[in-house]
Amino acid sequence: CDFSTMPPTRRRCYEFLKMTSRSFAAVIQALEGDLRDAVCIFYLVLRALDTVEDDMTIPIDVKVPMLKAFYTHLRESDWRFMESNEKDKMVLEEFPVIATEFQALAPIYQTVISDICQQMGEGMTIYLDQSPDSMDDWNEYCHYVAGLVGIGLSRLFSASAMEDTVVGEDTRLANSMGLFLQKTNIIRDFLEDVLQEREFWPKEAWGKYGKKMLELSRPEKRGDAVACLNELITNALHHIPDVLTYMSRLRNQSIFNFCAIPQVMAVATLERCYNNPAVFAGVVKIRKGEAVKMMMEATTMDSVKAIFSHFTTHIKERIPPNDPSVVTTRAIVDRTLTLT
Ligand SMILES: O=C(O)CO[C@@H](C(=O)O)[C@@H](OCCCCCc1ccc2ccccc2c1)C(=O)NCCCCCc1ccc2ccccc2c1
Ligand SMILES: [Mg+2]
Ligand SMILES: [Mg+2]
Repeated sequence: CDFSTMPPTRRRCYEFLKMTSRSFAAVIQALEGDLRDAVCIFYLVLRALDTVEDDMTIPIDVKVPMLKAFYTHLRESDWRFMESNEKDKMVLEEFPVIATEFQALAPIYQTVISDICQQMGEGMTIYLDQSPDSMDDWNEYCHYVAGLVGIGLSRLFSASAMEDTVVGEDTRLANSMGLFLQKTNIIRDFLEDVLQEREFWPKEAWGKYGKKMLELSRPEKRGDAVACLNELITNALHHIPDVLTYMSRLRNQSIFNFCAIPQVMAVATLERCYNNPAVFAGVVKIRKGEAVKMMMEATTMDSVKAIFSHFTTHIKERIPPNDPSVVTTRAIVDRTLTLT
């Protein structure tokens, strides 16, 4: 995009995008037409909302009304929040810049972004003082923080007429796009989150092995921890059929790349984490070279299927015969291999 002719507030928004997201900045900037600005602002608005959610120094009686009312600040010109201690606090301190660019978007884009922001803020308040208990709670939390992003993005794609209306209407598939990414993040970030006393793993999974999620990080619990890890990875793998169906409907190349790259990074991350005790000792990241190679390749449905098949096969080869989830893991892996 040509930054020299851009209004200063829009240029500042792209600076925020690059500063707050290594993984999404490049694929968002590669989007075509008026979708690029709409998705950039959509990202910054939700990153600002998530920065409030994540900031544990904001008292809960301040945070709840703030999350519920957040969408109303999109239509103000002077709202900002200066008391955040989060890494991305700049998007809250300079929120008027984001609100100005939000108000310059086409009305249909504003409606989608405001609607998703309102639903996400409301949903986040449910889980501020409680962790997901059941697997259904886990799906609900991930729906609020990521499923809604997929649903909103899909509505933006259809509204831009760059994709068919079915993309924006099929909320189940759009929701799965978000759940696959968010569940992968939650699985990967076990140690980082639990050390900040944030329990995003569902208690239905870890409660079999201890009273607190943190117990899974104890060396003597390594076997139980890996069994729990494999159970959650198996659960996340169940979103793959919906992810593949969703992507097979896309027709615009820049939108396909934008959607495919985070998904192939996620399946590669799940494969690296599967049956891997290193998850409990630090953050398991895929190697930069491997990531770049996949980003270059993930541009057609056939190559995306080949990447999913590659990593699913690697998981299948490593299923421990006595793992508690072995039957379910084998079933979803075999089903995925028939689809790819
Ligand atoms: O604080 C952090 O650094 C990580 O925060 C995580 C957390 O707090 O759980 C967590 O925060 C979630 C709440 C804010 C979501 C912000 C977001 C992310 C990506 C976007 C991409 C395009 C447009 C808008 C977007 C909005 C987080 O960032 N998780 C990463 C996965 C989120 C996936 C969102 C998503 C969903 C469906 C998609 C479909 C297609 C392409 C990209 C997609 C991206
Ligand atoms: Mg966050
Ligand atoms: Mg968060």
